[in-house]
Amino acid sequence: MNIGVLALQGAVAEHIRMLEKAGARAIPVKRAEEISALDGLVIPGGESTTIGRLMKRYAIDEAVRELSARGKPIFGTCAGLIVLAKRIAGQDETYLGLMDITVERNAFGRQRESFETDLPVAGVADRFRAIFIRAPYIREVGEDVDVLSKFQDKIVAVRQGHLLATAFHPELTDDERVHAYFLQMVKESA
Ligand SMILES: NC(=O)CC[C@H](N)C(=O)O
Repeated sequence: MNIGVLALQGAVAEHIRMLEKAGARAIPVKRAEEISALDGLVIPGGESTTIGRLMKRYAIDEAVRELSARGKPIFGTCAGLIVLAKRIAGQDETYLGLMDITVERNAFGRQRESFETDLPVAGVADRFRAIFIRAPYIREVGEDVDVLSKFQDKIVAVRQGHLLATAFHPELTDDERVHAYFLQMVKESA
């Protein structure tokens, strides 16, 4: 399996470490030409405006849309989730526009910039340590989107077919189960 982690900005090394812990080899990818050979792609957390604009500047957005159109799994965390979304509340600019979700950025307010909590994640774990850092949440999902986890009443993990996204950062824990779930999606799509 050829797994790539988009390495424009953000928590790249952490995802590579977790994918390796879950039994796969993963490589950082920076250029549009590297995308089409992948069986799966992770888009890390960081700053969505930075990642999204760099993707457009280097035509990586088109390459990722083609990868998605071939059914290859893509997993976005935090800023990666925002980059995947079709709709971003309060702004007209979107990036990949692949997932039928509406996201709200920096949605937990200033008092709760960063926090951790244990959450059930459907198909993944009864309890998963969820680390939120200036995190978005998902306000609305289309009918093809499965909600995998909620924190209080807010949706924080979703799957739409071959697309997976979490508002929290599984790559910052020692628990590889979300990454193992993603690798299973990659195996099933092969
Ligand atoms: N940890 C993160 O990825 C934060 C996301 C960031 N707040 C954004 O809107 O892009």
